Amino acid sequence: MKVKYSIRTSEILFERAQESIPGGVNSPVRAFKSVGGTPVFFERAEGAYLYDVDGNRYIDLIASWGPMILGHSHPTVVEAVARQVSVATSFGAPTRLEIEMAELMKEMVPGLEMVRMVNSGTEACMSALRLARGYTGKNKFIKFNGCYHGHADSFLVKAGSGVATFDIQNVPGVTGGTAQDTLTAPYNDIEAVKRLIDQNPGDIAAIIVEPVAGNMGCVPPQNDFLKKLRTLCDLYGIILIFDEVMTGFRLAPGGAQQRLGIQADLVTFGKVIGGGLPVGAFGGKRDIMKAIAPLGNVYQAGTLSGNPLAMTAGYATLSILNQHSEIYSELDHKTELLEKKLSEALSANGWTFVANRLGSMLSFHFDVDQVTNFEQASKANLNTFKKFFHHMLSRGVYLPPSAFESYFLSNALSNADIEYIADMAYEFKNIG
Ligand SMILES: Cc1ncc(COP(=O)(O)O)c(C=O)c1O
Ligand SMILES: N[C@H](C=O)CCC(=O)O
Repeated sequence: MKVKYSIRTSEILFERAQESIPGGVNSPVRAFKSVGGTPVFFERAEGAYLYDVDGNRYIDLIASWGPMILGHSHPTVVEAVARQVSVATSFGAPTRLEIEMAELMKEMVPGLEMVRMVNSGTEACMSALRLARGYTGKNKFIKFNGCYHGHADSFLVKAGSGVATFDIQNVPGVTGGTAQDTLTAPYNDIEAVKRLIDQNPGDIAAIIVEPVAGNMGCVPPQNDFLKKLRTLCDLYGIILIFDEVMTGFRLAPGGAQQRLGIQADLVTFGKVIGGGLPVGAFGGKRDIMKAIAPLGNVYQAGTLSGNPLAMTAGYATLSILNQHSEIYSELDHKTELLEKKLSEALSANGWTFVANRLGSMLSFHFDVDQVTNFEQASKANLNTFKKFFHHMLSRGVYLPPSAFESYFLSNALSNADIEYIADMAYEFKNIG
């Protein structure tokens, strides 16, 4: 007899969590607030699967928002971390591991001449922006609507991810003084960028962009958008920052820069470089990076930066990716297959949608014709998204609990998993 899907223990834990943790979660999107229902509480993960506290198994299509590209509990990563735990967990002083990590990143990423390790993607982007401002002596920067660069004050203007999910127009606590230096343009709209540059002559330190946006669903760049940004930056002495927190080491060994053939001045990283532990990094041209303290006066620091455990997990993960670059074509192939199978299932049931994909980043927006920017993404049918999310969840498929997020595949996903996901999507009927 088929056992009914139950998340009773998650429900009990969620009640309890809300007493001590705001919203019961340590990062807002996890709370399922925009899709409704109770967030699932997990206790174990292996390969492509997550196991919740009620014993339900899910095929994971988030991979911890990107980091677990090799799948959960990869034996090489687990073994390396276990070994390091017994040696030392933190020194707050330099280690050989940090050099090895920096050298490996430089080997993999085109144009990366120097790199500084931090603890999260937020820190990486915040520090890269400060560096761009310190180096150029200018204050303003351009970001794109629906892009998310972490939760530092300057970036929370027209941001994607949770800010878009909860439709927060103005984040309380971000002062007008700070927000006025954040200029925004629609993604993929080079004319809007030119206008901002014209309106703020000599004032723009940086343009920061997700080279493939993943925080409004997945939105790839179009019409040479990145190449044109590069040209404008060169013309006006603006630092081009690629936020590769999602795309770094995911779209290619050298990230979006390598895959799309455009080089930024500064690049930020997170997610995959930590192999599941909290890590971020920023780096780029030596000349710019030399402005960072202690070489220069652009101050940036961290008690746990370059932490030995995090470096070990990251190094083990990057080494595997570096030595087995076939992983990237396998991942692409799996994601393409998933896109095809899900699209067939949804179309067969009369749903209309846009599937956007680049490499192993994928998303579906319902009831829109195209999604090339946030303005279009925000017109998608969120109600259908919610129903699809819960339909799949109750059948053991864990999708991002927000329409403004991307799916991330891990290479542990099998063809049988993809078939199962498609079968479950076929059961998602459009009954008007
Ligand atoms: C593109 C991008 N930049 C920056 C961040 C911030 O990273 P973190 O959550 O590690 O602070 C994220 C995700 O959260 C992201 O997707
Ligand atoms: N979009 C965010 C990162 O990729 C989602 C993760 C989070 O902020 O909790």
